[in-house]
Amino acid sequence: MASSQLLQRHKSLASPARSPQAHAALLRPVVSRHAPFTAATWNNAPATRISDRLWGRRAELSRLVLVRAEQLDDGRTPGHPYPWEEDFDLLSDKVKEVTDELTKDLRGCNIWLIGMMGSGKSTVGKMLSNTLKYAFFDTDSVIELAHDKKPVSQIFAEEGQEYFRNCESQIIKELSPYRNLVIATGGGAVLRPENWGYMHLGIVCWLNGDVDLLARRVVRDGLEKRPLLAAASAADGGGAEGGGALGVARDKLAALQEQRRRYYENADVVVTLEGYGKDAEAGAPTAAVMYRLLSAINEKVQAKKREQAQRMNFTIEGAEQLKNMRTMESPAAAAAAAAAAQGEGEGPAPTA
Ligand SMILES: Nc1ncnc2c1ncn2[C@@H]1O[C@H](COP(=O)(O)OP(=O)(O)O)[C@@H](O)[C@H]1O
Ligand SMILES: O=C(O)C1=C[C@@H](OP(=O)(O)O)[C@@H](O)[C@H](O)C1
Repeated sequence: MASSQLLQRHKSLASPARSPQAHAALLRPVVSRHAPFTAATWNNAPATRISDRLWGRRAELSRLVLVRAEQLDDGRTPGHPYPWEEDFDLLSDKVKEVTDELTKDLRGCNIWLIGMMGSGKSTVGKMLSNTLKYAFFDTDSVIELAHDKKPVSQIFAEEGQEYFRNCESQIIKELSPYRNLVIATGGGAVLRPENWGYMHLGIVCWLNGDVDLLARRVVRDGLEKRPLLAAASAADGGGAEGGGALGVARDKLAALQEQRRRYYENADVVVTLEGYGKDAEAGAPTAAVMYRLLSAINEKVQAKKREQAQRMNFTIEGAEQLKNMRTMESPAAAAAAAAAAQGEGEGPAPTA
């Protein structure tokens, strides 16, 4: 039923002048406390006489219909570039479809996630690894585990950034020969060229987000977890000057992103974190980001497959003659064999 018809029905229901009988005729479906009220409930339910008790609940029922009508009318964002992201069932179907195609051709190739702090590398990486049935590694967590679970911020404070970057490079190097891995790197892993040599053995994916979005996320997480931001915040007196913690985080992230953009741009795949409609502020939901990632990786893999097929599609000049070729002994070998045979027939050589 079209939303406008639903809305029309709602308006009729809400009319106080109607008798219980007339009202019952209008209210076709049984509205159950247990079953969720959906358009299918409305369309498929058998005609049922509404009891007087339900008549007393008409205001509540009318509200239910109105809520549904509003969802249909306003729930979808006009001009949404990825409209399936607003329909969970459709999104799940699309995830399954692309995963099936991708897993056939990915052949265990590692997926490296790069991007600024707060871009969701760890969060989306875990989901991606579950979907692809890959193992998941987060380089920050591996470093922490290797240091008796000392947080990254403490390692930065006690050992310095250079030491941390050495640990990061070591882990990237050690993980790269394995297969079937999703690896979330730290935001600064892109800075060292040697890391790229290892990451490019797999597919490198950049989660590209706007600094305002990233700042909101890292502030919500607590700046103390990210030493580069905590240092900027401390230098600013904890965000006392200017726009508070959010302003400090935003400025620092903007400066870092500016420096790092040329490195991030080396990624094989770029996925935007932009959200639309109700997600404009929070960014695309994790399931949507994961689908964007899967489909971008799949596009890359399928393009590579086509390129390889194209390269195999060559003809060998004179290939027809190959079919009629046969092997022949060389004349010299034939003569040697004949001489040997003759020698054998003459019996043993006389002894002196
Ligand atoms: N798509 C998303 N929508 C909303 N919040 C997200 C999304 N992705 C990540 N987050 C949240 O943002 C914060 C940073 O995510 P995280 O995965 O730790 O980023 P990174 O590993 O890139 O630093 C976390 O609090 C996480 O829950
Ligand atoms: O951008 C960076 O230089 C850093 C990002 C952090 O990882 P996340 O990107 O997972 O926050 C962590 O590696 C360290 O604090 C340094």
